[in-house]
Parts: sequence; structure tokens; C-alpha cells
Amino acid sequence: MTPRDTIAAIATAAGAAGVGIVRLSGPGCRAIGATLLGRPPEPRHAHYLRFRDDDGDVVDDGLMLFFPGPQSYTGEDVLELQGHGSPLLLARLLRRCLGLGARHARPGEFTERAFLEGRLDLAQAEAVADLVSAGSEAALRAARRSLDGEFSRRVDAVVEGLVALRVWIEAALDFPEEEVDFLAAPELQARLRGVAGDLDRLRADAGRGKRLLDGLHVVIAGAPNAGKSSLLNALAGEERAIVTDIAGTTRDLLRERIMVDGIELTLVDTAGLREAPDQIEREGIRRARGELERADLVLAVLDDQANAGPRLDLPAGVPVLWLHNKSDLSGAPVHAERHDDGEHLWLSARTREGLDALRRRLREAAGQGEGSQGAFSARARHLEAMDRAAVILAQAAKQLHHGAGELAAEELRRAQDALGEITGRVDADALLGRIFADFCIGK
Ligand SMILES: Nc1nc2c(c(=O)[nH]1)N(C=O)[C@@H](CNc1ccc(C(=O)N[C@@H](CCC(=O)O)C(=O)O)cc1)CN2
Ligand SMILES: Nc1nc2c(ncn2[C@@H]2O[C@H](COP(=O)(O)OP(=O)(O)OP(=O)(O)O)[C@@H](O)[C@H]2O)c(=O)[nH]1
Ligand SMILES: [Mg+2]
Repeated sequence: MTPRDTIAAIATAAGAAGVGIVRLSGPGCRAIGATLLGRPPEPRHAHYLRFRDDDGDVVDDGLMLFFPGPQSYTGEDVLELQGHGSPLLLARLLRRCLGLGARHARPGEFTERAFLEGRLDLAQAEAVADLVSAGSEAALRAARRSLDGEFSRRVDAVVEGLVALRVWIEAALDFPEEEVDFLAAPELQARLRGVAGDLDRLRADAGRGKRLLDGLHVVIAGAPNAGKSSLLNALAGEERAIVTDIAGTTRDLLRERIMVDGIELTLVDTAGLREAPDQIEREGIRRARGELERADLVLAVLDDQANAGPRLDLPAGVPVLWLHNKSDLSGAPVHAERHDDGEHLWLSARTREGLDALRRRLREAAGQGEGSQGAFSARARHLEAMDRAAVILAQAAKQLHHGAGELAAEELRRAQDALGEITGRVDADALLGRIFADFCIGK
């Protein structure tokens, strides 16, 4: 292990605040602390002191905390200088530390060191960032769970299942006279299906976790003049989009981050879908279609007076909520109906009647309902790794079926590596040790 240098940064947000913290990590912490305090700092003790420049001028008064490694956030020696939350003061305090031999930390470097020291795995380190940037209570809870290792434990459980399978297969290969029977054993096939099922469930839960973090991507679509832009404005609570009674008003995509009862979501207003007369509008419609492909939820806006207008042609597989707008004109009462093509709501963007019911649906769709219980945060990177592992597992099942044990074992190892990328620790050896401990091949 090469000795690391000592890093320093202002750990608190930019801007004036009650208190601000300069944090250091690395082997120089003890000496820098001793220089500033005039004696070695006691471990985990709050020292009150005056922070001074190298020429003795008082910069600030504040607290010093020294955490000797490995009992610290990074696992290295950590020093914290807690001063008043003035950006100018904190910059001076930081400069003083740099003068004493520390260097400026790169973004994420403290958490990176915590990972390198084995204090956190990769998924947990990512959860630290997700926790800090969470835009909703549910996202916060999910990031908390990932930081506590719930996601990592689920990944490890699947990896453990894979390793156990591989050990079986490899054992079978070592006894060639019994190999064929052993590989074809229904129990082995069933176990492989079991692991694949666990992976599927983990993938689904992680997908939910990702949606919680990213916020729901909601696209408003419909015929021209149906009231799409009016709906965006009503939900945003501000006149963001231009509304006129001219069909074809909206051309560009208009994105709004909105809060619905404390949940953040992205709403996208789009050009009305029709055979457009001009080139600009046609481009707008092309963009609208592209956006629909990426939607988590489509709000399909219909003008409730225009009985059964032309069918909207929406991409398959995207959840749709049908909104019968302008109910104030059609006279239809505000209500909901469930049809074969999904749920239909009657509302009025103008009078705002029915908007609360829509907000409730959005809230449910964002996973803030019952569904978010027990969710953990996850990222696209994690989902991609699980997708790869699932494809490889399907391949392994085929090979096992054909009695190609050697190849199946190799695929299982690749699936394991793919999942290992999530936590960043492919400690197969440790797992193998644990599994071999209660594997009675030698008996
Ligand atoms: N002042 C301050 N507050 C902070 C942090 C920090 O770095 N400084 N954190 C930074 O993100 C978070 C807390 N994370 C931390 C995680 C572990 C340890 C730590 O010292 N762990 C030791 C001791 C455990 C114990 O005494 O029970 C250990 O695990 O061995 C400290 C902070 C949030 N609040
Ligand atoms: N009475 C009534 N009028 C509405 C309602 N919603 C929208 N309108 C009116 O319908 C017209 C079209 O509204 P927009 O919000 O611009 O419709 P749009 O779907 O965005 O139209 P394009 O951008 O052209 O595709 C405007 O005159 C709105 O004031 C509603 O709920 N009730
Ligand atoms: Mg519009």
C-alpha cells in the first residue's frame, strides 16, 4: 500500500452559514492539528481554539476534531476544523491547511478514500451522493437504505447463489463418471432458475429505486389545442408555457421540474400531434415523439368536447393516463374510469377541478405510495450490470441444459463479475471460502 497524501476541502455548502467545516484526511492530519492547536489533539475530543495564520493573525475561533484512523469517515486520520460559516474565513482556513502540507481534494475524494479503505462499497459510496442530492423524502429514505448497505446485501446474496452453483458444477466436472447425471439433475436446474428469479426481483426493485432518485419523467401529449400547455401551467402553478386558442402553439419541448406534494418530477409539454402544415411544427412533433419514447408516464390530453377525436398513436409499453380536459365546457362531472387502455380522468385545466385527483395519481406513479416501502436507491450503472448478468445467466442455463458444464461454469463466473461491478468488490475468494466451509465434497 502506497502512503497517500493529505487532502483538504471545505466540506460545507458554499455561501454564508452559521458554521462551516474544513475537513482533512490523510497521514498529515495529526501534525497539522498539532500545529494549529499548539499540542497534539486528543482523539475524538472537541477542542475549542483560535485558528491562526502562519504569521499568528487570528483567522477565526472554532472547534477542532481529530479522528485517528481507522475510526473515521475515510478510515484514514481525519481532522475537522469547524469555524464560522463565512466563505472568506473558510477559504483562509483551507489555505492555512494547504500551507501546512495538505493538498486540495478532488470532488468525491473523501468518499473515494472511504471506499479504498473498505469503509464503504461502491454502491454505498454512490448512495452518499444520492443522499445529499435527494429531491424528495422517498428518495432520501431510499438513499439511506443503500448507504446502510441494503442494496449491496441483496447483490451479495445473488452473487453467493451464483458461486454456490458454480461450485456444484465444478465439483461435477471433477467426477467425470457421474458428470452427466449430476449436471442434468433437476435440482441444479431449479437452483439456477432460483438465482435468476432473485436477480429479476432485485432488478425490478432497483428500477424502482432509480425512478425514486431521478424523479418521474412525465410527458404531456395530445392533439393540438387539447390544453396540454394549460395543464403544465396548472400543475406548475405558474404561467410557464404559452397558451393560445391557435392550434399548433407549442413547438419546442418545454421541461419543468415541479413539486407535487413534496415529490420532484419532470413534466414535459410537447407539440400537439397532427399532420403538421409547416416545417417548424413538424420538427416539434418529431421531438415530441422522441420524448414519448423516454417517458415513465404519458399524460394523454383529450378535449372532452371533441367526442372521440382521432386516436392518439402513442408508443407501446409506456404507461398512459388519459385526461379528458375542458370538462367545464363538456359538462362532464370530474371523475375517474378504468378502461382497457388504462385509467381515464375528467378534469379542467382552466377551473383546476380534478387536478387533485391527478396529483394523487402522479404521486402514486412516482412511487411515493405504498410501493416505495423498503425501496433502496440505485443508478443506471447498476441496472445495466444486472441486465448483463441476466443475459449471461440465460446463456448458462442453456449450456447446462446441453450438458456443457465447463461453459456454464464460465458463464456463471462472468455473471458474478458483472454483479461484482455494482459493489466494486469481487471478493469471490472470501465467498468461496465461506461456501467451501460447509461444502462436504470430501466426505
Ligand atoms: N462533522 C461531520 N459530520 C458528518 C460527517 C463528517 O465527516 N463530519 N459525515 C461525513 O460524511 C457524515 C457522517 N459520517 C461519518 C461516518 C463515520 C464516522 C466515523 O468516525 N466512524 C468511526 C467511528 C464510529 C463510532 O464511533 O461509533 C468508525 O466507523 O469506526 C464519522 C462520520 C455526516 N455528518
Ligand atoms: N374552457 C377551457 N378551456 C381550456 C382548458 N384547457 C385549455 N383551454 C383552452 O384551450 C386552448 C388551447 O390551450 P393550450 O393549453 O394552448 O393547448 P395545447 O394543447 O397546448 O395546444 P398546442 O400547443 O397548440 O398543441 C386555450 O385557449 C386554452 O385557454 C379547460 O380546461 N377549459
Ligand atoms: Mg401547447
